[in-house]
Amino acid sequence: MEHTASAHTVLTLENLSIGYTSKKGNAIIASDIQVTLPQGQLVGLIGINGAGKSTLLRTLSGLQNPLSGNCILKQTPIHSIAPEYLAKQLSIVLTGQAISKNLSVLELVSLGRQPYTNWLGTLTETDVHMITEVLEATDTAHIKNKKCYELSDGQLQRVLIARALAQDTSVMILDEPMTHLDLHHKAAILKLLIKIAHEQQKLVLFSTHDIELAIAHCDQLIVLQEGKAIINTPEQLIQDGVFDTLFPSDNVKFDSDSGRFLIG
Ligand SMILES: Nc1ncnc2c1ncn2[C@@H]1O[C@H](COP(=O)(O)OP(=O)(O)OP(=O)(O)O)[C@@H](O)[C@H]1O
Repeated sequence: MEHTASAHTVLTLENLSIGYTSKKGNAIIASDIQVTLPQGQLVGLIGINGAGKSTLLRTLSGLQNPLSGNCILKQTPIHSIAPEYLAKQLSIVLTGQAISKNLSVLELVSLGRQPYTNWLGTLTETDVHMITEVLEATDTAHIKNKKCYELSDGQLQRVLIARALAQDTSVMILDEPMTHLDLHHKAAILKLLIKIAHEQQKLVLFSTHDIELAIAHCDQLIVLQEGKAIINTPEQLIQDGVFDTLFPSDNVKFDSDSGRFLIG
């Protein structure tokens, strides 16, 4: 697999180390991360609990500083991009994201257009059209007048995805976007993310514990394991035996023929 940047590269992680700094020193969660991600792909991020998925997504969203190395968006290190410009390039759906739940769904999703509106937040026809589209795409149009505090976890999750879609960025980053969703909405959101990546040529990067779904539907997977990141197509990762060692084998075994994990 080629990891050098090409004309289609939108995100590059260069010698990246991620983790936390405290008075006791650096706690490195993963290091030597070398990844180039092209536009037009759905990329899944997988790894066991505590592997560092959220830490990586927060770092490459610019919300947390790398311990060393760089996250480069197009040509520019993310940590040096002004927030108002970054908001037009990269949207984020994080778990436990702070939002004002007193807003209605429509108001919250409209905020996704903020990077494009004037300082009064006046919506143009294009903005309104876009908001209508993303409400429909995420199956949230029928709850648009509800307050966010009235929503179920799954509804709120879809509303947050709608807001990120309304931002219309070339990179979309989502931390476990399907966690609270029932099977119907899980499939619908996955299909939507595939469509956004492939038809609109965006890079959609999401973390998930639904590894089987990720294997079946992602163009590439980043696997975080024992402080290192491996990136490749699902087929190649299966061939390389990466999933065989993802979980301790006494509980879970990977069946490479079916692409499924068996409990036993
Ligand atoms: N604010 C923090 N300060 C110090 N260490 C942290 C902090 N947040 C997370 N960690 C540690 O970083 C490691 C990676 O956590 P992270 O949340 O990134 O993992 P994850 O792969 O997203 O896990 P999960 O699948 O459980 O959501 C864990 O060991 C965690 O304890």
